[in-house]
Amino acid sequence: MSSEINIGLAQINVTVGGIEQNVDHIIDFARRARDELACDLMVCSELVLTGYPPEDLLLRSGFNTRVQQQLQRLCETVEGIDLIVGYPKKTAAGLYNMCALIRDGRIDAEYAKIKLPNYSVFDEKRYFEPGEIACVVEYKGINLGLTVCEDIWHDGPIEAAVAEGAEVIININGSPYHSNKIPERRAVVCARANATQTPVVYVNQIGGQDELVFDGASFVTDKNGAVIHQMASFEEGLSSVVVVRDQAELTLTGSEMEPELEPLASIYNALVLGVRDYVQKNGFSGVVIGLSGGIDSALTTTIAVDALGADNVDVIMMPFRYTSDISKEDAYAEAKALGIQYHVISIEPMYDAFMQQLAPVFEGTEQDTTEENIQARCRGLTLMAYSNKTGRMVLTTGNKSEMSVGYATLYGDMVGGYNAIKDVPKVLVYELAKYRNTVSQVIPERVITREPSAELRPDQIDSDSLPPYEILDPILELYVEQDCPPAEIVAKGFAREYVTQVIRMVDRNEYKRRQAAPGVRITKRAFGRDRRYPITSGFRPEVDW
Ligand SMILES: Nc1ncnc2c1ncn2[C@@H]1O[C@H](COP(=O)(O)OP(=O)(O)OC[C@H]2O[C@@H]([n+]3cccc(C(=O)O)c3)[C@H](O)[C@@H]2O)[C@@H](O)[C@H]1O
Ligand SMILES: Nc1ncnc2c1ncn2[C@@H]1O[C@H](COP(=O)(O)OP(=O)(O)OP(=O)(O)O)[C@@H](O)[C@H]1O
Ligand SMILES: NC(=O)CC[C@H](N)C(=O)O
Repeated sequence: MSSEINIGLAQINVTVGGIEQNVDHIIDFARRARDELACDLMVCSELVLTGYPPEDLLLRSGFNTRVQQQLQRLCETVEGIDLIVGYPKKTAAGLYNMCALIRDGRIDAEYAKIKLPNYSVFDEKRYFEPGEIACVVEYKGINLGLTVCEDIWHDGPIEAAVAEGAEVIININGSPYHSNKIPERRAVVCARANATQTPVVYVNQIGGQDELVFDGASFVTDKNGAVIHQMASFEEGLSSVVVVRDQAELTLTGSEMEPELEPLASIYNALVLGVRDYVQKNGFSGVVIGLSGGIDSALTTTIAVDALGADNVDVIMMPFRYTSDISKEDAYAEAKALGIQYHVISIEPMYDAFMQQLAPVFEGTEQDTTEENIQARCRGLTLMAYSNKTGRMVLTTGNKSEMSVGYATLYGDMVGGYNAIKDVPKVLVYELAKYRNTVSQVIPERVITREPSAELRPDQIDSDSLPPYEILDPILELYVEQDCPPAEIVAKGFAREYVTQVIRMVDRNEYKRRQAAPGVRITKRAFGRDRRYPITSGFRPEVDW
């Protein structure tokens, strides 16, 4: 006697908190899985009803009531196909992160996530109680072990399900992207499959949620850990895998094998998805960007156009007396190549008006960064005025190197609702710009080859104030992303004066980062929820050497 299940993998872009619309979306996918792919069962991602991570929405009692109502609606509405879904469930003992089988219109089996991640961007112990027992359910003659995301990253939960008789592990995920995450994740899941000699159906969320991007990339392994089915990254998808058991032998037949994206394409796509979902899920008609002729605003603009379409991106060049002709030419050339609305608004009269009004209080003082910051603030005010009038949100353009050392003006070029490149170090900004030009040539070559400059005073270049980016970026990676002690950074061959300068700047500028716009996370350690340092701090790491 043979048993067979046609399992659908639903890689759905849900909206955190949009429970009703998420359920509508699941219903829509379920109908397609039933009618187009003839699936018996469709597997969705972790907390698919609420979106991941719902954060403190979970603490509102009305939220959990709504989840239960919508779960009921989902059970009653879907016909002719069964589902595996994730949702939070409040009980007398606390809140649990659940994975359930909905069979024949009712909840047939429920599992509570055992391993709750509480590191990096994860904070699940703030909300959830850990589950304690495995859940294995027989489905059409084959035993399925239900598990949730972090469960598979540790010894214990998968082995427990297998010990209870699971023949296939179902693992539902809210696993966010960072560069190199896909191979890391695959290595963990494939090793677990191989160690337990049990195939894994891994389904991940897709879409942007504030700073996080979920890449999807759902897949299925056989019992040896070989990937036999691979879905695309950064897009919604529905596909199916057939599991057959003939006596003791289990065979899995996949239907899709998407190739892995190369690293720069993967990062670029993550940035595009992060911007698109932030802008669209927050209800903006589009964005506006200050386009300077420099590399940061150039890359931000291509990301915005790829995310939202040319009609939904406006740019403003705001020249001043220090703006070079090549900046004006290159900003115009890029806008033309992308086919976007291009405005020119001079900040000269605004700057003069400020200086005139400030003259009495500034009398007897020297020119310094005050005057530079007034230029950046005239631009910031102009962008915000345009945003208020048109409903287009400002995309701010500070890269990770600048955000690290505070090389940006508060309430000036730091204005904006979201930042596409906040977690992208400057050297990577250049690589991504070159990568984007291989897709189609839109960023003028000179923008990539010229020396970076803030153009806030005559002949200014970034390296007047900062170490060269080729030196700055690796020091920042060691200090910011790896918490490497200063002496170890020096031991790796970096000049002591650079290391001291960079560390002081990073530590001194926590206050700026705390006021900065959120942006897409693409590294293992981004600013924001991932790196929480006090603003007021007496600790000086560099005094240890
Ligand atoms: N701990 C703290 N908590 C709260 N506030 C604090 C603070 N420390 C200073 N402040 C405040 O912050 C002010 C200083 O910050 P801010 O006004 O931003 O100015 P500041 O950091 O002094 O200057 C901005 C720097 O960024 C450079 N820049 C500007 C624009 C664009 C670019 C670029 O290439 O992209 C570079 C510019 O050349 C200059 O070196 C102080 O006057 C003080 O009011
Ligand atoms: N002349 C300008 N016109 C329009 N926007 C500008 C102008 N100058 C600066 N900005 C805005 O302020 C941001 C900070 O720019 P700035 O030129 O000071 O530094 P940057 O880090 O070299 O950025 P970019 O590489 O984009 O020029 C720019 O990315 C842009 O959004
Ligand atoms: N939601 C989760 O449990 C995610 C944690 C997991 N280690 C991941 O990033 O894939």
